[in-house]
Amino acid sequence: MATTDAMQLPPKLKTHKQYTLVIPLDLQRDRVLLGYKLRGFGQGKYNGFGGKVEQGESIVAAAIRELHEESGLLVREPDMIQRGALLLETVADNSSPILEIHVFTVDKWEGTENATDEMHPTWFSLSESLTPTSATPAPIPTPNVISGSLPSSFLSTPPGTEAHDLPLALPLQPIPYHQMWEESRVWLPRLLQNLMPPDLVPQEQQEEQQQKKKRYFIHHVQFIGGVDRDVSSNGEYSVWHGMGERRLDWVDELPVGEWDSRRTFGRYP
Ligand SMILES: Nc1ncnc2c1[nH]c(=O)n2[C@H]1C[C@H](O)[C@@H](COP(=O)(O)OP(=O)(O)OP(=O)(O)O)O1
Repeated sequence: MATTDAMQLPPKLKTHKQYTLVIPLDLQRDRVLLGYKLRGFGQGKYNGFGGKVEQGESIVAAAIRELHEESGLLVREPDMIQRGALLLETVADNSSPILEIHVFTVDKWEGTENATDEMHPTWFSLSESLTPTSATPAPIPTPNVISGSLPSSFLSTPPGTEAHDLPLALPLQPIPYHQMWEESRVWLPRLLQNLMPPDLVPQEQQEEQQQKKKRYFIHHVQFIGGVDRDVSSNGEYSVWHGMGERRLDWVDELPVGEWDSRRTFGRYP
């Protein structure tokens, strides 16, 4: 559906539930940090770090808190850079709220990434992740990582070599988009492309990159339920799965905290 068609949509009378999602970027070392969810909602997926905005909490404060709880990284508020928002709507029922997920990147923090019993932080190559591929699956962290030892899937250790003898500068894998929430493979590569110098962006994406000089993205997805049509296997059923209509737009102003049941999607700035 073209963006102009999206603007004709009728008002949505659904409530919004606010979430945050933070993606740490280490531009100097060309890497991006994601967490592998070891338990709870989203278990078995890689994602940025985030969660629900609690009552009375600002979106940015929630983003800082969740990032710290899940990764150990501590970021000061001025160093949080909002990049956009996801609006995830299930059309499987009329009562579920729209998930309004505020996406930030950070490139300055204190502390180092730590595994918790909920999330296992893992670095991926930034420049190798500008297009979603269904490349080799990323290793699945197991709880033994939490106690400090690397699982064998992380390193192939030459015979006679202990894991701790190996240099740490192993080539990083591309982001495993097919081990993330379905909508990530739409917005995340586009966001990363937007942050890269143009000469590093693949030729076929350069024209699109030129068009989106605007500051924020808004990605609206209507989930139809069932298995994502882009995934041929390993799909799992949830009302939040199965991407239907989706739109991604770049805007100069993000109506942070202003969306509620009275706003229409047709009023995207
Ligand atoms: N498609 C989809 N559905 C649900 N959540 C997400 C997506 N895509 C996403 O990127 N996300 C994000 C949004 C949040 O960052 C997390 C979900 O947060 P959740 O674990 O429910 O919130 P917490 O506050 O951490 O919950 P508790 O575990 O503490 O109850 O995924």
